[in-house]
Parts: sequence; C-alpha cells; structure tokens
Amino acid sequence: MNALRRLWSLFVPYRGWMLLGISVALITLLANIALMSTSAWFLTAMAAAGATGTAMNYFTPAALIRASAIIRTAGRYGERLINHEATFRLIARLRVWFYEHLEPLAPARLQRYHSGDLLSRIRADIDALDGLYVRVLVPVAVANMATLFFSFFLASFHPLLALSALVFWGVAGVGLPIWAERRGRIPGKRLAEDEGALRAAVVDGLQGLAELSVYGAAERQAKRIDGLSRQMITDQGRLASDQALTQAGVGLCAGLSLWVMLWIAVPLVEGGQIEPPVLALLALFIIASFEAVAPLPAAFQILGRTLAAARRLFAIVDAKPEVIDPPTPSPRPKRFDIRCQGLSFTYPGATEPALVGLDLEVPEGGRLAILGPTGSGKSTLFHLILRFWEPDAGTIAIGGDDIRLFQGDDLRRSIAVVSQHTHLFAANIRDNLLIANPNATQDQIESACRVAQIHDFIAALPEGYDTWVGETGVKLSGGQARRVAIARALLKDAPILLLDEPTEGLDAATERNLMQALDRLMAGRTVLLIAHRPAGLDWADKILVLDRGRVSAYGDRSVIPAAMQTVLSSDLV
Ligand SMILES: Nc1ncnc2c1ncn2[C@@H]1O[C@H](COP(=O)(O)OP(=O)(O)OP(=O)(O)O)[C@@H](O)[C@H]1O
Repeated sequence: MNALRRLWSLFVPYRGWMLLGISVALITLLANIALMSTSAWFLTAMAAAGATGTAMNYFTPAALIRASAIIRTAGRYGERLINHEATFRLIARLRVWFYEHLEPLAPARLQRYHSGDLLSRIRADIDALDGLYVRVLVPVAVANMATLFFSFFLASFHPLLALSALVFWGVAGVGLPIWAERRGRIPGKRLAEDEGALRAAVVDGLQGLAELSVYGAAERQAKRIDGLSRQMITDQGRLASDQALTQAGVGLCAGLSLWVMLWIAVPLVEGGQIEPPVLALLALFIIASFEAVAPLPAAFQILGRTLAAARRLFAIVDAKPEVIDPPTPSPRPKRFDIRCQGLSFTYPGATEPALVGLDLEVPEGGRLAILGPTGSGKSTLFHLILRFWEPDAGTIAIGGDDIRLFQGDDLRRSIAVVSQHTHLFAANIRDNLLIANPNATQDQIESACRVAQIHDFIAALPEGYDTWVGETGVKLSGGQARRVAIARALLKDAPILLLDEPTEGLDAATERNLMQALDRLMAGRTVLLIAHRPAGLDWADKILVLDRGRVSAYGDRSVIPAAMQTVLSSDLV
C-alpha cells in the first residue's frame, strides 16, 4: 500500500481536476438512476390513473425525466472530456517526473537495465498508472458517495430496504473486488514484467537481426518472443475470464437484491405504507443502483497491474545516482589542465580493479596519448574524468579544482568526446550535428564539417545536410560517422578533448585523412587520446601506458618501446 500512497502524492496536484471528474461522474450516475426509476414510477402511476380514472399531474415527472435524460447525456460527454483531460495532464507530468529521475542515473546506474525494458517502463508502466485514476479512484469515490445517498433514499421508505441493499452492494462492491484483486495480483505483476521482457526481446531481435541470421539464432529469438507473448495472452485471458465472472456476480447480486427488496416491500404495499407505483420505482432503482458498484471488481483487478507498474517505476526513481552533484557547486572551470592523483576504481560487482593508483598531469593545451591492451582501464579513465563514475580513491582536478566541486553538467560542458562508437540519432545529419550546439548556423556547421573532411561527402548527397542517417546512423560508414563526431566536437568548441580510439578499424588512407582533421580539432585544446598502437603518435607531448589498470610507463616518446612491449605482449596472449 506504500506504493499506492506514493502514487497518490503524484496525483495531488491534479486533485481539482479529479474532484471535477468525480462530481460529474456522480451527477451522471444519479441522473441515470433518476431517469430509470422516475420513468418506472411514472408509467405505473399513469396506468393506475388511467385504470381508476383519476387525474394526475404528469408535467412535473415528465419534466424530471426529460431533465435527467439531458443531464445523463451531457454528463457522460463531460465526464469523458474531463477525465481524459485530467489523465493526459497526469501522464504528461508522470513522464517528465520519471525522466527527471532517470537522467541522473545515466550511464552508470542504467547499465543494469535493458533499453527495451526502460522503454516499457516509460510507456506501458506510466500508461498503466492512468488506470488508477480513471478506473480505480473515480469509480471508488463515486460508488462510496452514491451508495451513501442510495441508503438514505431507501431508508426513507423502510430501513430494512436500505439494509438489504447494503448487503448486496457490499458483496458486489467489496467482496468481489477483493476476490478480483487477489486473483489479479500475480498475473498482473507478471504482465508488467513480461511486457518489459517482450519489448527488450523485440528490440534485441531487431537490432541484432543480422547477427541472429548469420548464427542461425533468429528462430530461437522468435521462439522466446513467442513464449513471452503466449504467457501474456494466458495472463490476459485469466484476467478477462475473472472479469467476466465478477460482472456475472454483480448481475447476480442485482437480481437477488431485487427479489429481497420485493419480499420486503410487497407487504409494505399491501399494508398501505408504500404506494404501488413506488414499488416499480424501487425495483428499477435497485437494478440501476448496481451501476455504481459494477466497475469496482475490474478496478481492483487492475490494481495489481497498476501497483506492479508503480513499483517498477519507483525502483528506478529511488535508485541513488552513482555520482551526486555538490549542493553548492563551484563555477565552471576556468583553466583546463588535468591532474589525477592516486586514482583507483573498481566497477560494482567486478573482482579486479579497473584502475589502481593512477597519477598523471596534462597541462592546459597539452596532448597525452594513452596506450594499453584491451581491458587495461583506458576508457575507464575517461568515464571518471567525465564524472560518469566516482573514483574509489584519489582525485581528478581540472584547473586546480577537484572535479567533485563542479556540477556534472557544467564539467561536461567543458569536454568534447569522440569515441570509437559514435552514436548517431535517427534524424538528419544537421540535427545530429546540432546536438553539440543547438544555436550553430549553417555556415558554422559547414565549416566544422570541412575541417572534419566530411562536408564534400554530405554536400554530394541528394538531400545534403537533410539526409536521414537511419536508425543509429546505419546509413553512414564507421569512418563517416566518426567524422560527423569530429564535426560535432568542433561545434561544441570545448577546451578539453577526449578521443577514444578515433581511428580504430579504419584503413590507412582514411586514418591519415582523419588524423589531419583531428589535428585541427586538437589545436589549442587539452587533449587525451586513446590510441590502439604506438605508431604515429608524433602529435603527443606525453605518453601513458596502462596495463591491467596500473601505469606501466609514463613520459615523453621515449617510453614508446615500453608501450610496444606492453601492447604487443598482451596481443600475443
Ligand atoms: N561498465 C562496466 N561495468 C563493469 N565492468 C566494466 C565496465 N566497463 C569496463 N569494465 C571492466 O573494467 C576493465 C577496464 O575496462 P576499460 O573499458 O576501461 O578498458 P579499455 O582499456 O578501455 O579496453 P578497450 O581497449 O578494449 O576499450 C575491464 O576489465 C572491463 O571488463
């Protein structure tokens, strides 16, 4: 129930909308019941008046019937309008709320989640929460108020009438919902989880379709997706059949309640305590009154799914970010020399440290090449400088200030990164460049692309800078994507540059061209570049060689023989 309380606190800003929605739903329900019962009374009274030849005022009941019909129609329209408006506002707020909590967790904390699963949480789980408002809160509030009103109304004829109806409303509106909630808890929770798993499997299947086909594993992936779909269909089927049963139960309660009412009221009619037309009114009133409690079993059944969705969202919202910004951050760095002292770091759950006691110093405008075999901690150093992770020991200072004093975003504004895996968004080339500097003009974009030696290629495309690069940039080759990344870094114009094997996997001619482009990018900036081989490092002032997280050589180019040895020996392993 803790999840329910927390959810409610998110709904609080919309209580005005909710109150309005509940009021209109209540008025609509009452108008419907008034229409049914007054019509029954009117028809019976008119028949009786006709048979006995007595005069009767039919203007007032006719007006009441007409008014109830109009209110009911307008109310149903208004209720949907108001509740949908409130729901959309609520969902929009919930999405922003969730995203605001998600962002600080990237990338360190989010690595334990699959992107498909996160997508499912952002979409399906948040959508499930709106069920709590429209399908649980509104019906429960309306049912409570309506049954209170109905009880007083029936008691005004005879207390036993109110008491017997209360018993059946209780069974339909409390007993059946409790039963439905218990039965819906497990399949509801499983549905929320399976939806996430299914989305993850489909995303994996689509993104890795080429690999799956090559290794003949596409059928296995299809079977997994099929298995998850079947499980979901089974659970949905179970929920649907329970829902049908509870609806039948509500109908049974209404029928039984009618019989009991007749059993109590007929003697009252015979005794003259109730007029015969009132009996018809009561009969229709009893049947129609169950409309107030009918949505409750379904409401409580989806409560399991809703609370499971809420718990999945809270699990992420409550996750502590790996790196927490200082309460009163220092202004952005003014100088851009980098100094690491005694830097050690082990990834959570890893047995071996990624970095151990690393010391290094790069003056402002200096250029450091970092070499080392795979897994030696080179990228980890970049992650720590970017403050994606917090070191276990030691410090990193930029411009003489510990980077823990800066706000993460401020720090990262001073750093541009070109990595071996450039992420391009499913957008056009211009939009992909503008993420580095949304205010860049077309001239600035073109001049950055000229320096990155990609302008001629883009200009030759039929749609030029408007060319859509495809999902994750599949329409560009690795070398082209990296030039786009270099152009991005130029547009960002940051004083610190981190380059993670920017020429990895390129042929010699492309690498040479790209290095020329990089040389222009590096001018005047503090540069750390991860290189995959010791050749061609003439641009570097200093070289750092890492081996299993430890510094194995550090100094000017004279350390290259040591670097050669480290890299080569590991390559042979
Ligand atoms: N996100 C992570 N979670 C857990 N362990 C990680 C993570 N990233 C890297 N590691 C581990 O930390 C160690 C250092 O990895 P790192 O990526 O820094 O190496 P690297 O020198 O950049 O390798 P490469 O040249 O292959 O890119 C490795 O043993 C790796 O398995």
